[in-house]
Amino acid sequence: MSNVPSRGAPPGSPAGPGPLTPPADAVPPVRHPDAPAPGEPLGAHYEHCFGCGEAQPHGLQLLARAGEGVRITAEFTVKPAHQGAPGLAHGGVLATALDETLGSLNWLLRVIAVTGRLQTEFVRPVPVGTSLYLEAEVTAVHGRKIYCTATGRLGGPEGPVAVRADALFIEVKVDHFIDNGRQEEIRAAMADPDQIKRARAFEVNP
Ligand SMILES: CCCCCCCC/C=C\CCCCCCCC(=O)SCCNC(=O)CCNC(=O)[C@H](O)C(C)(C)COP(=O)(O)OP(=O)(O)OC[C@H]1O[C@@H](n2cnc3c(N)ncnc32)[C@H](O)[C@@H]1OP(=O)(O)O
Repeated sequence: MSNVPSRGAPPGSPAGPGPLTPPADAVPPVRHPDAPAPGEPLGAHYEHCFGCGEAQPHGLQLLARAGEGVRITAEFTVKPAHQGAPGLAHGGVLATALDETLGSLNWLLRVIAVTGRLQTEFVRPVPVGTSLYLEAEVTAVHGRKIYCTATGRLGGPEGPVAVRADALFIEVKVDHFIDNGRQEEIRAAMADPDQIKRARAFEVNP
């Protein structure tokens, strides 16, 4: 059918613990010494990012802040452009908010990583106008695999949990983007000194 390799049993399957459970020899994550201080906003990693870019009018424009340890907090306000059912956020948009928040954790490790797996749980509907408050943390690292988890609450840190996710990110080199991205955007990113500066912050060679 396809040549995509199988990555083992699905999460929670009777065949085993599943790919979102760190292996026994996984290690705790280490916050990079130059990671932004707790409370500091991270800023967008790319201005056209649908999750965090300020140049995406219909995007989430999610704002993430460094937390203590290898933790992140983030906020985004659900806009009318994010509806699935009338007056309610689309589940895919909420998955994007979780994915973006989890992806931001890699700033604290100072690695570039992409989502390999994202398991979402939708606990409560999220109305348009809600400010969704997200918290995420890296739980373990195994080679290039980064295990992490997130929750999203309605209205603020004390609000009821509306969404949750467990995820596996895979560390990649900057070549991942150069080799796979459309040339038009890659060329523009490479010509943008701010983008290069952000890429350097990850200690990569643009
Ligand atoms: C000039 C330009 C400047 C650019 C600067 C850029 C800076 C930007 C900064 C930050 C950007 C971050 C953007 C965040 C956006 C939010 C997050 C997203 O939405 S990301 C988009 C969605 N995700 C993808 O598009 C991935 C698509 N998938 C892939 O490309 C590959 O499958 C990839 C890279 C994930 C893995 O491929 P392999 O060939 O590199 O890795 P293998 O060697 O197969 O795996 C390594 C280990 O990981 C496990 N693994 C890999 N994928 C897995 C999976 N899906 N499930 C379970 N395990 C997996 C494998 O079993 C292996 O484990 P064992 O080391 O043997 O223990």
